[in-house]
Amino acid sequence: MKIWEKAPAKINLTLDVLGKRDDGYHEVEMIMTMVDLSDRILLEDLEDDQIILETNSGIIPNDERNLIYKAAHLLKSTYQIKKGVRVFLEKNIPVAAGLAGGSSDAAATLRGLNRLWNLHLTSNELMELGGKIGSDVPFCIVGGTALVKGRGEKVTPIVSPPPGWAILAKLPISVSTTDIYGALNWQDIKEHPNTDQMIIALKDHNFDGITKNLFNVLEEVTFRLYPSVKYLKEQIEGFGADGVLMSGSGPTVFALVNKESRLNRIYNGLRGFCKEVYVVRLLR
Ligand SMILES: C[C@@](CO)(OP(=O)(O)O)[C@H](O)COP(=O)(O)OP(=O)(O)OC[C@H]1O[C@@H](n2ccc(N)nc2=O)[C@H](O)[C@@H]1O
Ligand SMILES: Nc1ncnc2c1ncn2[C@@H]1O[C@H](COP(=O)(O)OP(=O)(O)O)[C@@H](O)[C@H]1O
Repeated sequence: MKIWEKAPAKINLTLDVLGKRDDGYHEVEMIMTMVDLSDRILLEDLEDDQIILETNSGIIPNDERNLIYKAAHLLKSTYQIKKGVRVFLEKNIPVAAGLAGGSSDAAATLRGLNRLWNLHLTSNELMELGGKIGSDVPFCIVGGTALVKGRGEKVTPIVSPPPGWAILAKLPISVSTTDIYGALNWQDIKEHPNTDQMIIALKDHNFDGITKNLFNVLEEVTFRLYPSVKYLKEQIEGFGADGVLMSGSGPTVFALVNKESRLNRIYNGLRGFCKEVYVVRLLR
């Protein structure tokens, strides 16, 4: 049997850090939503009891370091599954970009193998397994739009943004999430997002309220280490985007737009100095 699973990218509408935990991770509070820029994962039964991973990406590992491999291996070892799987990953999401591409691949693998192997695991069970692979995986299991807390494991679905687009711009630099959290001193954070206001704006389908409340406390750190990302954000604001924010630990910066007539102007302006630009729909 063959199964295709879609693994969409996420963007952060808010990202707050509330403290540092005893396990070394940070206590976060963030609102994440999915966008229509997706990897595609093909899962096929394999006679031999092994995990074979192939990908069209030349820059990510296809061995046990890949989050897809980790997801399949974790499922097999937790439930003593003696079956094998052949996985093909069509990589479309930029890597190490703050878009959770790897986490979404891992989540899609868990969802897909749950079907392929008839495991009947609930979303909660898949989320619990996902949390062992990475902090963003539990959200990627459910997708949509959610308030995410803890290290990333407490996921509460909320209302999705009204129909619209995100223009994603990624400079040719890779940002390590570990480095950005490592350079953050959470006690020095001067301004925090108003998460409650963002939730109200989402409930009210209030696009202006959403754009006004976009805020990410990691911007300050990433902008300090990579000033070109700050410059990129300023440029996009200058093109007349409604709201602009860095996603996750960066370096991807996105603009939210709800009028089709504005898309071309911002896209064309950006293409002048940023090669990797994507115009994508917000997913519901
Ligand atoms: C910043 C965010 C926002 O969505 O995403 P990205 O920018 O990576 O997409 C997440 O918090 C990242 O999640 P994820 O990329 O899954 O992180 P993990 O692999 O679990 O952790 C990588 C490293 O980041 C740090 N980390 C991660 C999550 C967290 N709540 N606190 C942390 O301090 C830890 O140092 C950890 O070793
Ligand atoms: N399936 C995968 N897709 C992307 N990156 C992966 C994958 N598996 C492992 N990685 C590794 O995870 C790191 C971060 O990947 P990614 O999820 O794209 O970034 P981010 O967390 O910033 O969104 C990269 O260094 C990459 O080599």
